[in-house]
Amino acid sequence: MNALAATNRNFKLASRLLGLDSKLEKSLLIPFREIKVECTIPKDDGTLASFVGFRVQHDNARGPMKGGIRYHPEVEPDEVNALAQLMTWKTAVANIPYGGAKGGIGCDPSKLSISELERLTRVFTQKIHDLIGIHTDVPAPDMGTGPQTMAWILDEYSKFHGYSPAVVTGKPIDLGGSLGRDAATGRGVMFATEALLNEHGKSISGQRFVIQGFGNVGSWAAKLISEQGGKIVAVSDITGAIKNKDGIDIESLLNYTKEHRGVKGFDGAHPIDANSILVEDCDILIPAALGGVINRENANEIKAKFIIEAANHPTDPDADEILSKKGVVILPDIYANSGGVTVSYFEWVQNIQGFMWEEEKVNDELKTYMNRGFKNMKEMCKTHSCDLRMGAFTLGVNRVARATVLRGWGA
Ligand SMILES: NC(=O)C1=CN([C@@H]2O[C@H](COP(=O)(O)OP(=O)(O)OC[C@H]3O[C@@H](n4cnc5c(N)ncnc54)[C@H](OP(=O)(O)O)[C@@H]3O)[C@@H](O)[C@H]2O)C=CC1
Ligand SMILES: O=C(O)CCC(=O)C(=O)O
Repeated sequence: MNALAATNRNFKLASRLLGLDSKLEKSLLIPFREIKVECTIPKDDGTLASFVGFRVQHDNARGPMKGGIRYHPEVEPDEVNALAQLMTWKTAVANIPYGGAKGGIGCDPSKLSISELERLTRVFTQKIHDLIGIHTDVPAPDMGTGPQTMAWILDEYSKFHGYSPAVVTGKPIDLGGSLGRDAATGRGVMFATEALLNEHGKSISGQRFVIQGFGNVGSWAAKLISEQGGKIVAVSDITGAIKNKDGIDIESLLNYTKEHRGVKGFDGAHPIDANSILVEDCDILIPAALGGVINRENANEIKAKFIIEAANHPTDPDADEILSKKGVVILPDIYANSGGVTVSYFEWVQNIQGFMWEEEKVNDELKTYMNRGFKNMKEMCKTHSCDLRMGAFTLGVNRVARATVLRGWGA
């Protein structure tokens, strides 16, 4: 099932549990605006290269639309739509005053030079600058983008609208980025894992983790979980997968990946088949890369008892069903990875106030938001006798539905 069909299906299940009116359901499902733009740049060798960029603005009932921009060869309209919709429910689960959006460019950033990436980002920004803004739509990083990408968007946007640091989050600290944003999604994953394990009478210490993806989210989650005594027994990225059943030394691996392109070749672990990473023996599996990786092909082989969805929509509905029958507990993406957008919200607030918070305050506030989100999600599970995914979806959808009805349709 593709990402959009899977997301729509989860939304409709939640809508039925909430007893939403079918017309309201339809209005919540249709995106506010879908943008598709052509981005042509001169490459360093003088030839031209054309790319397609997308921004889907899903819903703004609760506030400005918010969500990352992804640079990846597999970026396509249905997936961007699904990711934008997930942002609407995610910001509502976190109870931050935003709606949802997502963007992306179909490109392989590893095959573009830094100056080509800059030109591509500036051309994309030129095409969408009238449709984003501090109180309309606030982009942030996602796969294949980072603080430098946000700095270029900010600079290009500011040429048209004046200097506006709050137009993007996940910026470099020197341009008004928030302390703690870089680590925030991984830190939120750690807090979410802690909350779930506590409920099961366990703690992170001594649990064996497998992590797919060692980029921003996966590497921070690995570092923070290992600092809490969790044992990271296997990790993977695009270069390959590695395993050490006694636990990988994450600080050494971080130093290694800074020098080399990825985890491949790290001598504190042995290489394993990258295709088997998700079915490796462990207590807790953290997918932190692409969507749809846990599906009907591999769900039966998964050994983990808990799955923490650091990536967006890593588990498709077929796998959800299989894993639920096996008794595997899944902490859903729209709660588990909400730490990133929560600290993006703190960054936006700091920019608007013109006041910078200490990192300790950012991390403490994040913990409060993650614990409150967990409690609210569990309350919905109890009210609707449902699993955690439906607990999160009913929580998010209900908040957006209430805001939509309160605002009315302006006929
Ligand atoms: N950044 C954020 O704040 C947030 C991100 N997310 C989600 O988390 C996930 C990861 O994002 P982020 O960490 O920012 O992205 P990054 O680009 O920083 O990292 C992605 C990681 O996934 C790896 N990867 C890519 N393809 C594969 C593959 N086929 N098998 C194994 N690993 C692979 C990459 O390897 P390599 O580097 O070698 O290419 C890299 O290690 C995405 O689903 C994103 O939507 C969710 C909430 C917030
Ligand atoms: O930080 C943000 O605004 C959005 C992060 C994001 O894209 C996500 O949560 O999937």
